[in-house]
Amino acid sequence: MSDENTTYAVVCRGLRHSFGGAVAVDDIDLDVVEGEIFGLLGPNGAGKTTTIRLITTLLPAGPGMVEVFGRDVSRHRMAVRRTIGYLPQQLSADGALTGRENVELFARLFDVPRSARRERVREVLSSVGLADAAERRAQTYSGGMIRRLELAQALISAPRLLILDEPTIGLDPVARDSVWERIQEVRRATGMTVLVTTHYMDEADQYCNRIALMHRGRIRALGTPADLKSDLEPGATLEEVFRTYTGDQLDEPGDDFRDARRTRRTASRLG
Ligand SMILES: Nc1ncnc2c1ncn2[C@@H]1O[C@H](COP(=O)(O)OP(=O)(O)OP(=O)(O)O)[C@@H](O)[C@H]1O
Repeated sequence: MSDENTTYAVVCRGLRHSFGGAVAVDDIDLDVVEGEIFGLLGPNGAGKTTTIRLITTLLPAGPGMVEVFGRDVSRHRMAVRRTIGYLPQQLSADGALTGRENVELFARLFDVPRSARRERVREVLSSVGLADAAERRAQTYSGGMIRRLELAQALISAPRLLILDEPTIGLDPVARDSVWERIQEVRRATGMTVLVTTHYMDEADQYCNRIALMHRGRIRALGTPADLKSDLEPGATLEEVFRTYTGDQLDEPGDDFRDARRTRRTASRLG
């Protein structure tokens, strides 16, 4: 997918990160092309979130190089941050505030000019399908609505690169689709690049232009879902590709303690 006219949203070379003695990201090379939806897949503990934190500058740069739209993250931290919208795994909406107030808070945080704030907040709430629910407290929202509200928060600064860490974890299939439809609509309208981690193979297959399979800190396979499947064997599923490269059982979301804890943390903070 690369030629001399390709513009890259993200370029990583030799990226590494350790927590104490434990290597979480181990010599990663990664290119995300401007305008694509790029999926980072892998079992729990593969190193996806750590990679994302290095790209967003939330973790200090260590060995290796990361560029976002051509800027080295270690030398241009604030400039890089201004180009990124980030939807973390952790809950970022406040249940006691209305949807509009939640997004306004982010508009102030991201220095959206006062004169443009009201209109911009209205626009992003509408783009995620929450115009009618804007005056309701977030604690009355369903899980899918909360995720779309958090998406609105991440979109308030009109980012060129949207980074989503498991945006649909714990949601039912209908809510998952509605989150993805909104992501796709905004991407179509703005041309923004999307870097997403997910456990859901069906989502990666359906929505990502290219994916990287990560396992134990390394990238084991990279390509379009169609190429990865056909390279394995005719008729292969992405789940089979995943198992082949990671040698692991696929961790289904919702059936381990960490996922359960995450989902419950969301519920208790809002309730
Ligand atoms: N703050 C931290 N301190 C120590 N170890 C950490 C820390 N964050 C992550 N790790 C370890 O680094 C490794 C990679 O974790 P990371 O969260 O990046 O994986 P992941 O692929 O995002 O997993 P998940 O899907 O469960 O979020 C794991 O072994 C994890 O236990």
